[in-house]
Amino acid sequence: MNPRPDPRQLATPGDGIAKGDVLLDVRNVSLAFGGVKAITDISLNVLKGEIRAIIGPNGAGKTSMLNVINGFYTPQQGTIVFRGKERRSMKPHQAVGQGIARTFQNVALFKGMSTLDNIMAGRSVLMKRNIGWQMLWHGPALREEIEHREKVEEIIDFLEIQHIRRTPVGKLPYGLQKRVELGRALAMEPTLLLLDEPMAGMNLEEKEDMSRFIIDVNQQRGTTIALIEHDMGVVMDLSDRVVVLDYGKKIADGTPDEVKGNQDVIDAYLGVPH
Ligand SMILES: Nc1ncnc2c1ncn2[C@@H]1O[C@H](COP(=O)(O)OP(=O)(O)OP(=O)(O)O)[C@@H](O)[C@H]1O
Repeated sequence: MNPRPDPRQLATPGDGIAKGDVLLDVRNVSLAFGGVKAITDISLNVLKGEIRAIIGPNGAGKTSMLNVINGFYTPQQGTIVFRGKERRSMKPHQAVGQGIARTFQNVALFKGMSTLDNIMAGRSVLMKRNIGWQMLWHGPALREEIEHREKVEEIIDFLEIQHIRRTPVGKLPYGLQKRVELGRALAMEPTLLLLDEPMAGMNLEEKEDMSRFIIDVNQQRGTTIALIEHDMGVVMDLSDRVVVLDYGKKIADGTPDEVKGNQDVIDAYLGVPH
């Protein structure tokens, strides 16, 4: 029998964009809800292969930005260029089809379903054959099912969650639920993975574990990551570059060290009026 491939050696499928080139380009995006300006004329990019953080005080527009990137919201102005294709509006399932997956601020899993089934559910967006095919259990559908199952098993190994594969996720501690949610996003084999507060509500040990998995996903699977996170220690340790939003505007963009020393950023976090 062939040994199972080492999941740590697996890479995200190639997309023709070289490491370090612009993968995602957000151009002059503005988004308002009625009179509330959530995002005002923000441009930022994410380079292939990097870990990019989006930070800022509460209400700065971070989650709105992720929602624009993955198609939940259509901005009133500006465009998004992903893998060289420009668009203003796109449905979330189309974003997944193009290689953008995300996790949510509050875990959004099927609580009564097992870890395995939740991750399979993430995989299902990539399944080509329809239910009729699956029921007929014809060769192509069977082969596809087996391939998907293998990918899911690799992810379960990768995230070290073998021991909870059959456990309904609602019964898991919060830190593990977050890890399963990461697994479900990975099952979509994203080129760009968006993580909305991956450490929220975690204790120190859980944060350390999650940080390690984020780095492993980036380095060993080659996945580009954009994340929102409030824990500054984590952000500064993990990220290659950080963009800072405040009241819907971009106030800084650079390496963790550059951003840390930026007076506008310090003022925003201290709540200095402007
Ligand atoms: N669906 C919505 N309807 C109306 N206003 C919204 C909606 N989503 C966001 N907003 C408003 O847009 C602004 C930016 O919100 P957003 O959630 O993007 O900020 P955030 O930086 O992610 O905040 P937090 O760190 O608290 O999650 C806020 O004033 C918020 O109240």
